[in-house]
Amino acid sequence: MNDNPKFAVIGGGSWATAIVKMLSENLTDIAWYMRNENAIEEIKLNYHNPNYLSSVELDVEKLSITNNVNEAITNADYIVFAIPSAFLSQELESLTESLENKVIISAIKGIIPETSLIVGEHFHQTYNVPYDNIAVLTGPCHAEEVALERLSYLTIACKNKEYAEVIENCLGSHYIRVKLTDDIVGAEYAAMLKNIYAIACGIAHGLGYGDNFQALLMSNAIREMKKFIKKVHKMKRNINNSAYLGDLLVTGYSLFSRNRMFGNMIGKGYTVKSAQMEMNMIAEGYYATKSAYELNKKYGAKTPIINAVYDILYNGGNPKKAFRKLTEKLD
Ligand SMILES: NC(=O)c1ccc[n+]([C@@H]2O[C@H](COP(=O)([O-])OP(=O)(O)OC[C@H]3O[C@@H](n4cnc5c(N)ncnc54)[C@H](O)[C@@H]3O)[C@@H](O)[C@H]2O)c1
Ligand SMILES: O=P(O)(O)OC[C@H](O)CO
Repeated sequence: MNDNPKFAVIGGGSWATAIVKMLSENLTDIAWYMRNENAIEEIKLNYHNPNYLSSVELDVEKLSITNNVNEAITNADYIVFAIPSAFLSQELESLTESLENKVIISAIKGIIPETSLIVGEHFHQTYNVPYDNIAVLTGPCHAEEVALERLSYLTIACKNKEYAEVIENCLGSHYIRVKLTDDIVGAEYAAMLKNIYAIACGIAHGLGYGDNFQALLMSNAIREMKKFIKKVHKMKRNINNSAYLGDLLVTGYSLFSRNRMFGNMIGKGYTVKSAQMEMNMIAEGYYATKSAYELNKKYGAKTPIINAVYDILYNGGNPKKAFRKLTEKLD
């Protein structure tokens, strides 16, 4: 499996397109599933994804693009999933190929809304994938900066070192460095939670809070994240590593961040529906907020930021009032 690894990428959005670009630096034969037939035709003709990261020139010779998920998966040893979590179950309804002997790489930074499971758990429970065959692709990395070949560090979380190294070698390049960890659970929870905190940063910005408050919010967010993850899966981890703090910072501060953008609109007075309609992209944190809030009823971590965002997005809470209340709880 590891001499000439066969990769498939599932998804047609920005992150899937960026991952295909990264893999194309090292591999000559990559299967790529996306549901949109017009986009497939366009890529084959013009070498660009018309809808996402359209500036990237794709090495079409190396790609087998299909809108049949089984066809993409059948010969692959390593399958990278880069579909927003809210659509994963629906997108895999037509899946008949077994995933049991494949290495599943979740590039999804979210939680399955129907079950509140992180993606690795979902593949384990629903498709019988052993935990040893599950990897998480995370780290502070926006698709848009991959497109620009700006130096970025990814983290691969995987229990199996051999698989992790294969993935590292296939993704690494002059602009991508890859770090390894075995914290598959913590890495996934961090990736999901930071999106909620980025929405909070966006709301704060939209409401007119400045850089001083934003820094305070981030400082509270990383401590809140630490408490939450510790309740869910206690192990020795350094929360300041790039897969946790780094990812939180890029999503909270970057103008490329979908979640921050979404929060900013909410702070400015958009309704959830109108903010979602305004964006051509998905803000994962919207779904994560509900799941994290519900999950935390069981874990009981102190999460004032998640609670405030939940109140605004799901209870129709007034952002101004919710943030005024939140400011009393931060330090
Ligand atoms: N974009 C990034 O920089 C980045 C980086 C790291 C991780 N991720 C993660 O990758 C995953 C994919 O995000 P993205 O940024 O590529 O998304 P995106 O917003 O760029 O693209 C949206 C994707 O969702 C699909 N989609 C939209 N509506 C759908 C529907 N009703 N049914 C099925 N599919 C639908 C689109 O086809 C497209 O593939 C997310 O979990 C995200 O957190 C993204
Ligand atoms: O940073 P955002 O809000 O675009 O989220 C997308 C990814 O999760 C980035 O890590």
